[in-house]
Amino acid sequence: MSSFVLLEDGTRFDGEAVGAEGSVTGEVVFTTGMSGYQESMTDPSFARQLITFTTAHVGNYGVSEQAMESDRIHAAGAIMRAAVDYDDAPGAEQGWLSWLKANGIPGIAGVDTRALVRHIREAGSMRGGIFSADVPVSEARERIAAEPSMVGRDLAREVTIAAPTVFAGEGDGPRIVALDTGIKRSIIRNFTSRGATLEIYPCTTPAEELLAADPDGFFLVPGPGDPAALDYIVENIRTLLTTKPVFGICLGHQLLSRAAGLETFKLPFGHRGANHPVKDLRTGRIAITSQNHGFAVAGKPGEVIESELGAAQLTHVNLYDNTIEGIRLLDVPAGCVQYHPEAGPGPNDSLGLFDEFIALFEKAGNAS
Ligand SMILES: NC(=O)CC[C@H](N)C(=O)O
Repeated sequence: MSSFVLLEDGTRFDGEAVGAEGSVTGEVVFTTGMSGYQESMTDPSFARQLITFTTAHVGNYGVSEQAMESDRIHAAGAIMRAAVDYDDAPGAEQGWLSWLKANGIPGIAGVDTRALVRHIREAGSMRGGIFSADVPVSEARERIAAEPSMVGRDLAREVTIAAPTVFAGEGDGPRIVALDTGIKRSIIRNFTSRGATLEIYPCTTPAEELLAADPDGFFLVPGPGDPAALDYIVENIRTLLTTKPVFGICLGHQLLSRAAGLETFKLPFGHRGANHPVKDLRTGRIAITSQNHGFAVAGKPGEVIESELGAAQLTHVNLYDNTIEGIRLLDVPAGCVQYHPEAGPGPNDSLGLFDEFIALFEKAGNAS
């Protein structure tokens, strides 16, 4: 059956319906990773987004439980050049297209994804949809117009855990409290396998309750939506920062930066993929990193600013477009990175950051 992608500016791409039947709207974004399609689809940060895969062939190695980044698919749909349903790869438990279908997620294949990506690179990420061929274009336009813009959208509330949950470490490492704005399993694994215990709280939990848990440190995790819509979390972070070490990844980086008084803004088409070079300006070291974000922190790479939380240094820079990819607070033990050290999916260059976080939390624990 044929189907089509329509963007809010009227641009249309035709293809063939795969996965579940039906139509869906969201923000159309693209990712350049050559593998990790299942991790991306189940990453809560992709909520309400339609992922265009620039890699030419998706589904080659099927899907499996161990590649899940959460308990379900969060992306709204998949846009592909070619897609296969192989389930005979070692480790495959199901075919990619059967899995999309079983989970009610529409996809489209046979799309000229190069043209689509070039269009988004020029015109910016925008709302759009995947529609069955029988949906009139006028109706498709109306459905796209009804989709809220990503700017100003609080999606952390939609994906956060319902009640506090503990993931016990494989050892007696520090106790870390994480505010769940959209955590990934690879982050949980990286802490627990290093002996740390992670206690995850709903993102709406008041600061007093988080402080009452009395952990060795707080962790701010990734998540979907606009960081500027999450002032209730930013206020909590300001309170937490006066007490214990705080580290953050991606949305967590954006929220910690906002707590320090920095602004965030929407990037034209975001950074999504597995090969983004990031330089730590303190050491000159460059890591190839996994990325998945549409917003960024504003500021000059290397700059030290006076913030409400003391001095803050903008320590990391993305070498593709010079945007900020990490900050360190100089007067309190806190810092964050915009990229994904958990590497799910992506390169392992930055895994050592988890050792750094844990060492700091351990030090804080020993001091108290
Ligand atoms: N992976 C993330 O945490 C994404 C953060 C934020 N939603 C953005 O798009 O920039």
